[in-house]
Amino acid sequence: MQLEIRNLSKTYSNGVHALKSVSLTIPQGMFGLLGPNGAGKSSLMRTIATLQEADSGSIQLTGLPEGDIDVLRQKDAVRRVLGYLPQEFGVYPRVTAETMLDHIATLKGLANARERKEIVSGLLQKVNLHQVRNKNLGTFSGGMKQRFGIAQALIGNPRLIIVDEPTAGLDPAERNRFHNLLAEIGENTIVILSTHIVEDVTNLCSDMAIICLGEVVATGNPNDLVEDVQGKIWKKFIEKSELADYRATYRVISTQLKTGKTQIHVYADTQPVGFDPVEADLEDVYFTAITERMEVVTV
Ligand SMILES: Nc1ncnc2c1ncn2[C@@H]1O[C@H](COP(=O)(O)OP(=O)(O)OP(=O)(O)O)[C@@H](O)[C@H]1O
Repeated sequence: MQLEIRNLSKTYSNGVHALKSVSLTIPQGMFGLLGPNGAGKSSLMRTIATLQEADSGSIQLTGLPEGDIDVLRQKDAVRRVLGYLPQEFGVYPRVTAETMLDHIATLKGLANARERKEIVSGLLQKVNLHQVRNKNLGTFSGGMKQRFGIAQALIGNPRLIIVDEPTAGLDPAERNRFHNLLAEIGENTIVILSTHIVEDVTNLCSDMAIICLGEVVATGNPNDLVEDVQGKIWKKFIEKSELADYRATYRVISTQLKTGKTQIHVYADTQPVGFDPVEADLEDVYFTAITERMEVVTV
């Protein structure tokens, strides 16, 4: 099973060209879609989730036992195999977790009450909310709400799961829990994790793409992408006032404050004088890719 996105484009009525001929092949497993704010991630996720139209291009979900699905045309067929956790997941504050989940399961077509009760109970256990199932959703923390969001996305054993920026605003412990939960989702599933947090992708994803200003700027296995920049990233501590000069001379990909001093990473084929080598990581890949398209201010 895989999702094949070909030449997908979208321009909003205000003229913003949010997706520019995006082509991606997304295999089974956890796929990370990484990009800065405004890159077009949500536009792409909403299009795959059948919530908005594209102007041109195609999306095919292939290799399903019941046959291929043309995502842009067969919306009902997509919805039957889709689990979606949107960026802004609104909950009814005065409804309990159990009642809400039961209600969503009914909407998703689970008509048998006893079967539904079992599924809801199983899901609440899976996301570790069973003990608080009778509490109103309005009393839940951000992390609990996100775990509830995953529970509702898992109703009906979806084959395609989309989670849009799920860990923004979560504390490290809740993020960890959320990661573990995502990692447990079945192997016969495509999970697309859209995020601007590089570490989420490092921890979880076997394949990924970086998008920036509506275009795919890198795609592949995270380790391979790191290998591609290995030996080309260099670091140096500088005075903050020198930053503009360094930017003029070198390809500065990121700047970081370390114990009050400014450290820059630059991309160069050979070691620039006065710089030390860096063991590159996915963050270096990310900044190398997006600084080709836009200036990134990190200090
Ligand atoms: N409904 C809309 N009408 C007009 N412009 C929009 C609409 N939705 C998104 N945009 C614009 O399209 C571009 C891509 O936005 P999108 O939300 O897809 O990016 P994103 O990568 O998900 O960003 P973020 O992380 O900030 O949510 C942005 O410039 C955004 O302002």
